[in-house]
Amino acid sequence: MALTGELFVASKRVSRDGPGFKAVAAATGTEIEPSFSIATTEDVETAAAAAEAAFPIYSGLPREDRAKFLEAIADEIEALGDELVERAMQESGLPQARLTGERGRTAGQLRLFAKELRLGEYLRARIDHAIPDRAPAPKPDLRLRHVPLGPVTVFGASNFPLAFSVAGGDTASALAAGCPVIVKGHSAHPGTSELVAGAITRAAEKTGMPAGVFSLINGAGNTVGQALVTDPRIKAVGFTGSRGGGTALMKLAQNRPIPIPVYAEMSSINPVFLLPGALAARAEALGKGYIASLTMGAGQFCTNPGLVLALEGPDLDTFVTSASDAMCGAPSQVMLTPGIHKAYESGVARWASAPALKLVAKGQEASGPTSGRGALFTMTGADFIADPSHAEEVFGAASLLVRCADIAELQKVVTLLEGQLTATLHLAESDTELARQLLPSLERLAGRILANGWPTGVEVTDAQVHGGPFPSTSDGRSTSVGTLAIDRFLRPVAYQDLPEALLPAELREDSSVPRRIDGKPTL
Ligand SMILES: NC(=O)C1=CN([C@@H]2O[C@H](COP(=O)(O)OP(=O)(O)OC[C@H]3O[C@@H](n4cnc5c(N)ncnc54)[C@H](O)[C@@H]3O)[C@@H](O)[C@H]2O)C=CC1
Ligand SMILES: O=C(O)CCC(=O)C(=O)O
Repeated sequence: MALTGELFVASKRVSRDGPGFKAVAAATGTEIEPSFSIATTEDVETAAAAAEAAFPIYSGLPREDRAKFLEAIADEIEALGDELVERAMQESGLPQARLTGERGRTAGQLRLFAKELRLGEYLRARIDHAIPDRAPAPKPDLRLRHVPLGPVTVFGASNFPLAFSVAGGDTASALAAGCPVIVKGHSAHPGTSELVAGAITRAAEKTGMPAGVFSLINGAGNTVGQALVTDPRIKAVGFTGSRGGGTALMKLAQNRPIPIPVYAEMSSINPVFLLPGALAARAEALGKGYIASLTMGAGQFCTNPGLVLALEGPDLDTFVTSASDAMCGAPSQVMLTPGIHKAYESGVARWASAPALKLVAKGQEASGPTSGRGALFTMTGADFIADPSHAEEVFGAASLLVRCADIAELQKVVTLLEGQLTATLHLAESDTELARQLLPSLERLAGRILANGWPTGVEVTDAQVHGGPFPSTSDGRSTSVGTLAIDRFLRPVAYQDLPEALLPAELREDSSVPRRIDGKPTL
């Protein structure tokens, strides 16, 4: 399928004259064909108006129809075959196996949300029957369900061109909730975005969805994104990217005459705690596992282990030696964009010039102009406490090991950390008591707590939380991965004393969706 460089405005392909932009091959930094249209103000207006018009139709469809739409998107993405993976490889520099896996995850999460729709539990329906003869006052009939917010804008992420982009988790959960979606495509992978947008549009046609259910808008710079976030018809925003970008969008959304929620996933360094029993038992293996997780995908995961905390001692020395050896053997890897590569290099240079930090190992020499070379630094707990700013995310395969003098110092370091997506404990049975002491602080710190694993690679399931306190996300009460992600795009409505004929199907007496009725769950 030849790429055309067109936008998808209300499911229609649209081409714009005037200066466009081209994708840049991640490995070489050179431009690749074709040129992509930049959306005009009119395109944003058309997409927003169509999304607004589609909302009552789309949100009012039976859940089964929306489930079929999501499944059709998954089928159409798979039907794109190798072309999708090949274009994504060229644009992102990510390897084939990773992108093939990401395509599977993208299709899988669309199908998971289809299942969620059929189950209906996400509506959290509740019925409290009336008690007309209750004294001193009668009790009304009250019924509750969750309804979609309205049109949603999704910002595609650079680091997951499929699973967190045009048909990624934010789009899947918003469409499942009943919200039309306007995607602001990431300029790092416009060809990949066009292919996926074509798949969504075909799925919408085949399943009879209203045209405004989906648009893909591209723009160079921030103008198009800002226009979408401030458009009064947009009711929520999903974003994965930089802290600067996420907080700018949060401010814009808050300053609207009618503010809206922004669900932004931003920076996280994912502290890993090596407890003494685990270090004594397997320091060498832990060193290898750490570098494998850190360097995966050139370290361009928001879940990558950017900070390690452990107690001083010979076992920690063994760990550092093993990690350093593994790092020295780690090949450099192409990074997503020249800009992300440059930001990584300057982050590593900042750490290298900080007197409190010591560079203990570097990965192999860069093999190309945009290849990132891994880097491992250490510092003492005392120095970290004196200046916790070193914990700022360096996006890429660089990590900082903090060597703490004792448990009190380690616990002090924890209190100085910002909100995180994950916190990981490596522990042996002898560490149980220390782990128990740490757990309350970790619950305050992070959205996911792991034992004896590595944080990269987020399983898409019902019980997943990919979120966490600020700045890992803008709203730690939510997740962007797993079926609970649908909650971000819903709000509760209670119906008091409505006649049965006016009630939504899920709140009528005969509905089979799981509900809580008069205090008793029917699940
Ligand atoms: N923690 C994480 O998961 C990730 C972090 N990053 C960080 O972001 C840096 C840059 O990477 P990008 O992916 O390009 O992220 P970015 O935040 O610069 O851009 C993401 C998207 O948001 C838009 N955007 C950014 N600032 C905006 C503003 N003020 N107004 C309107 N729209 C705006 C961009 O046009 C783009 O579509 C990386 O070097 C890395 O530090 C990037 C990807 C994932
Ligand atoms: O580790 C993963 O699978 C997801 C990571 C992620 O959400 C990100 O890097 O933006």
